[in-house]
Amino acid sequence: MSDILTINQLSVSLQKNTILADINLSLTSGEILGLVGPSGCGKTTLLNTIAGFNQLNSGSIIIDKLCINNTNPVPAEKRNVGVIFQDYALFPHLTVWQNIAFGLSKETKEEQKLRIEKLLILLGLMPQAQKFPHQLSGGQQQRVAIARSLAVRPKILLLDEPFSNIDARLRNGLMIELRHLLKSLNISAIFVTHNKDEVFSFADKIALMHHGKIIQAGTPREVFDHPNCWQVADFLQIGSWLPVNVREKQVSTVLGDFTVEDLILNNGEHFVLLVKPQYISLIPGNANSVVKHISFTEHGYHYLLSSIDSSDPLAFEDLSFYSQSLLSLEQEVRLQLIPHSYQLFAHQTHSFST
Ligand SMILES: Nc1ncnc2c1ncn2[C@@H]1O[C@H](COP(=O)(O)OP(=O)(O)OP(=O)(O)O)[C@@H](O)[C@H]1O
Repeated sequence: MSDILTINQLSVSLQKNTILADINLSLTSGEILGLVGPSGCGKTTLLNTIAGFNQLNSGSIIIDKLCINNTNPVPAEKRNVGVIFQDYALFPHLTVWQNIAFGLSKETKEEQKLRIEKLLILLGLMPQAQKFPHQLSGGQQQRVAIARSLAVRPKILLLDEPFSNIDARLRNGLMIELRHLLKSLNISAIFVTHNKDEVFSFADKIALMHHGKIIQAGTPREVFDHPNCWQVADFLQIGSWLPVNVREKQVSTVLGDFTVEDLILNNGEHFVLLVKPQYISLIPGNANSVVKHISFTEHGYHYLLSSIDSSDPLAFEDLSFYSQSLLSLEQEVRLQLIPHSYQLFAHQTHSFST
């Protein structure tokens, strides 16, 4: 399938600071990309640069064969890119119909009418056509913003935290609707989110940014199964971290030891083990862990546990574990690692916040 968007070695500086560096990314027709990363890593700047609200310093952006670079800085209105901001930016003095009609001035009145009616039906907004934005719920306003962006038939839709103002139950429904809509119209989209569940359920592809660079891009499955570094696994909360001691091929942890065949240790590098909750089990015997937090979820009880001996150099904290058994707060239990394909990562000392 041919690419609708190709970004090559893109760099962007704002007020002499490098905000984006060496960004490479591609999107096929109809593909939906979830862009995630810690606050300030450059997600909005990347969307703004694709949309044409920021100038690029070097590299290129190719949108459906239209090449944008330093020598050809195509203005925003000629890029065929739709943008939906977090606050929807609807015109308050225009009705739903007029908001959607806003960008359609080049078309005849009859063409406009047909197009708007089709979008109102697709988005379930027919009864609201003559209402003003302040008369609509958050979800309805978001639909109007979507309809208005789609009216001009964009090649790509950019969405900056599109669901963040909408309550969780409505959000799921809207996400599914929007995904169907984009797929049925074969429109590619990039959406920024801080919500990891959203990105895993809505995106065909995930790109994780850190300090102005994309550090991993792939399908949700690829990224979840094979995070390529500590930052990716930690940001997406793919599992918990267990300190390890590595001696040649032998790896020791508080929850058990194992061997690895192909670990290369660089000087001064520390490793931690990524432990997904399904690879821990409760067993009888001497306790090694204590329950520090309990919540109830659709997957059963969710526990956060710490090592009993916090002075142990391999002591751990906030180990995530699900069980159908009810444990009590401060209960001491024995956990063990279930053998699996162990994933060790060079360790950083601080973690991200989302
Ligand atoms: N117009 C500007 N001039 C100078 N620096 C800017 C400008 N806009 C953004 N920045 C800086 O660029 C960096 C990236 O900002 P950006 O808004 O793209 O991050 P983000 O990943 O979208 O963050 P968040 O998740 O908090 O929305 C930040 O350090 C920000 O301060």
